[in-house]
Amino acid sequence: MGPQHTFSTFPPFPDDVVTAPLVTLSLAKLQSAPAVTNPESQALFDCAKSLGFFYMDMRGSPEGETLLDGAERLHELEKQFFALSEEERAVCSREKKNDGNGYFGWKRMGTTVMDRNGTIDRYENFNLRKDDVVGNTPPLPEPQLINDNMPLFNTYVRTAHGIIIQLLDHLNAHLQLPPGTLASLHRLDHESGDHVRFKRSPALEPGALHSGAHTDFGSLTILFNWLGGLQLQLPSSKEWVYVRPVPGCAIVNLGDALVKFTAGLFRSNIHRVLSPPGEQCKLERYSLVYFSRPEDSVVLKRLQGGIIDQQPRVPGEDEGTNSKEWILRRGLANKADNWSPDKWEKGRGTEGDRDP
Ligand SMILES: O=C(O)CCC(=O)C(=O)O
Ligand SMILES: [Fe+2]
Repeated sequence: MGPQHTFSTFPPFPDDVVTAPLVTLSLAKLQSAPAVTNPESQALFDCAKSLGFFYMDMRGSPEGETLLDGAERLHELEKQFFALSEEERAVCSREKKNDGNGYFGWKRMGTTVMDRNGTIDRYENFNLRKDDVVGNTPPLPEPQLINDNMPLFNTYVRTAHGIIIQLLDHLNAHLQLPPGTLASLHRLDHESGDHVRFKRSPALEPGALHSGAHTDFGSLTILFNWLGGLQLQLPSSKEWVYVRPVPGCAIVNLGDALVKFTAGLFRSNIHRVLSPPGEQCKLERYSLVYFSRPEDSVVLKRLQGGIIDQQPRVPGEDEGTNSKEWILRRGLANKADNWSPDKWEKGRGTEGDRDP
């Protein structure tokens, strides 16, 4: 069976909805030649500066095939995870971790707000931190199902992280930064907010908002989803368009940290999730995400050197927030308890006046 064979088991993504014009980059091609002589690498750099979202075809690359295989297995596992009893999921509930101030573990549906009006979310998720998986930190309590599958998580985390470092190295070269600058801020064996996310929404009415408009906080995100519903907002027209899931490909996007490191040269685009379009609407929707973030102590500000030095100054760019503080600020500001519009504004990312 080919990569992501389970696609064929779902009703097709409809042909009559407007979709995002995402470029497809091939991981195998990126791996085939150094950045400067590699057209695929130039295309990656162009995507980073323009839309900040692209498809990454994983087929034909050993690491890519490993990731696809892991994604299918984790897709099955996430269904099992969300089918666990409330009591079993509660072992890792976010309220129990760090006195409720943690960002890892299980988040129940309806516990965060999605917009400045205080609209309640319609998804649950489970965040498993990279540091627990690779052994940098004493693991947080997890249900047996999760612990039993640590070898699978381990392969997935190491593979996703490895691919991300390769992408960062390409971007590093085009930014003309000293070799290894971006990679040195994302070391596997140093604590960071990197995590694997399981995400589930029940079948809801057509057009229902599942998760609100946001940018990702970190560096690069590798997303797999099997049903449509993800939308991004086109920078020029502000139109919301669907991202069609494509077998064999991940959806990769840039987060706020790369915007800050490059003083706004790169883009972290706003996206949201609605009910899947067409017939797919009748199904529960799952997604699987790997979020990479700079190491916890890294200050999110412009890097010195290369072509970043030519970037104009952006208001507020020198606030000196480190990666861990940034994640907690953004990740916890939308909790539904004690929520206020003021807290919401403080939790905003690089959206600024792009926010709808
Ligand atoms: O569910 C999806 O397809 C997108 C999820 C997402 O954007 C996120 O978790 O940050
Ligand atoms: Fe996202």
